[in-house]
Amino acid sequence: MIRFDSVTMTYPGQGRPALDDVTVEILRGEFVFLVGASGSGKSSFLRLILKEERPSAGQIHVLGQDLRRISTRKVPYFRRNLGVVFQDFRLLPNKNVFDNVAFALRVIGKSRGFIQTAVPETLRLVGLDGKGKRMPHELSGGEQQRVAIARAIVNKPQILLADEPTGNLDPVTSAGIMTLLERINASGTTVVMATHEAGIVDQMQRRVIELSSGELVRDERSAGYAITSEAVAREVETTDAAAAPAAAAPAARAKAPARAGGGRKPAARTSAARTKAAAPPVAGETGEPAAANAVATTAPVEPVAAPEPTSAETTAAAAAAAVAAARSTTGRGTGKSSRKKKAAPTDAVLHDAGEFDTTAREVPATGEDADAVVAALRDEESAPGTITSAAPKVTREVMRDAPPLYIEPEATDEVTDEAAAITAAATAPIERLPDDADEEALAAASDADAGGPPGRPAPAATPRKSANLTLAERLGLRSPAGPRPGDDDQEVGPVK
Ligand SMILES: Nc1ncnc2c1ncn2[C@@H]1O[C@H](COP(=O)(O)OP(=O)(O)OP(=O)(O)O)[C@@H](O)[C@H]1O
Repeated sequence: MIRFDSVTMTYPGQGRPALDDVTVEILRGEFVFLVGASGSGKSSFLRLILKEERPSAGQIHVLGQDLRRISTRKVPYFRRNLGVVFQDFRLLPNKNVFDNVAFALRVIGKSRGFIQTAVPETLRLVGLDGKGKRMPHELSGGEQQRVAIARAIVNKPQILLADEPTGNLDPVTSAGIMTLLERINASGTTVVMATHEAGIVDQMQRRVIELSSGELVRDERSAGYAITSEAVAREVETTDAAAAPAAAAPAARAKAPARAGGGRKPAARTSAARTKAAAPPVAGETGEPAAANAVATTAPVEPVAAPEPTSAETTAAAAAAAVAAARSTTGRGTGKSSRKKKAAPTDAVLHDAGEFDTTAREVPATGEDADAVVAALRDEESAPGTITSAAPKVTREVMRDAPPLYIEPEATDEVTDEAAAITAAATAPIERLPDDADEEALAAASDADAGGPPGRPAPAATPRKSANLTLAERLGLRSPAGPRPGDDDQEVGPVK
């Protein structure tokens, strides 16, 4: 579904790559948390999937397509398979809730009838039934994010990318958003979410991909947030306390000499075996095609198998408690600077250190037990590693009772004149951008490398200026030809 093969990406004018030789595969239906310190490359990873940036080296496949082969002109069509949610919501302030969601459909030419059905269904799904006429400034932050999520999913994307979607929200509201994302994932949409929220990641126990200075240093199924370098540092401290001071030094200090010596960071080295064990093999490593790997290794996220909880509210309450606990125990709010204070070791690290407790305590499941969750997580701080139970999942009952996530298009999905005009304006042919030529030449060169007919040699990659994309472009609704009149006015952050 999403595959990075040895991807390195350096922004123009930057000496250090934002992503450094990243190889990873994300399978259909997975829910993946992307974690790492500020500047570790999470947003860059998402931007590469969206083809907002392109790699300096390596290959990216999304939905079976080699992104190098998608010309700039066709990017909007490619992006229609991807929903995107941002930390700052990016709603259109002068349009009501209904129109904000309908925007994503109108601009691609959906009929009025389709929109009249699809938008209310989606608003119901995200918990905004009856709020279609509200303006964004009349909504809470959480409600605004729900509108943004509705806009992202109303066009039935196969992949939902979320860049810190709870970053501006309080814990309870964040938990509600996570419940919603979990439901969306349970319906089959692959979700990739960059986050700093340790509480959420620890609570949900999904696949975690961790980046550190652009390198992939951890890839674990059913994992928590713990920053690997810190977990490793703690492991070293607990298992080798009497060793040389350098061994117990924080990983941040240990990094420098390791890198200076040309090796990988200690964290990366320690996590390598874990990554191999936990992550699905990548096609290039096994010599088998990706699809075969997907069949053989998909251990998809179990969308609706729930051990104990009985309602979506349960998930929300428990996750809220987890977020609150994480924030309170680390003494932080939503700010990023102190997030690394929570340094619960990963299960793998604990296992390696002989501390893994297989008789894990169960996290309480009912909403009333939220305090107990907080208490349990506080215990976790003093007795790390003893909580390993899976996060409450959305149950079959919840899914059964929930309104349908997606609705089928009308049999006659006519394009009205109005919609056609919007579409024409949004996707009209644009001037050929210089880098189109680069992309095609690179693809031709790749053919030649693969033993195909000899192609033109690829020109030296010229640094490309990062574009300021408009909202419509980022949503995949317009060609990235630069802002059009009025677009800039529509790109806003939270209105509260
Ligand atoms: N447009 C840009 N031009 C130049 N450098 C950039 C650009 N965007 C990001 N970078 C750099 O690339 C690196 C990775 O940034 P990125 O935004 O991907 O990190 P992140 O993990 O998402 O950080 P955060 O959690 O703070 O959002 C950082 O060193 C950052 O300074």
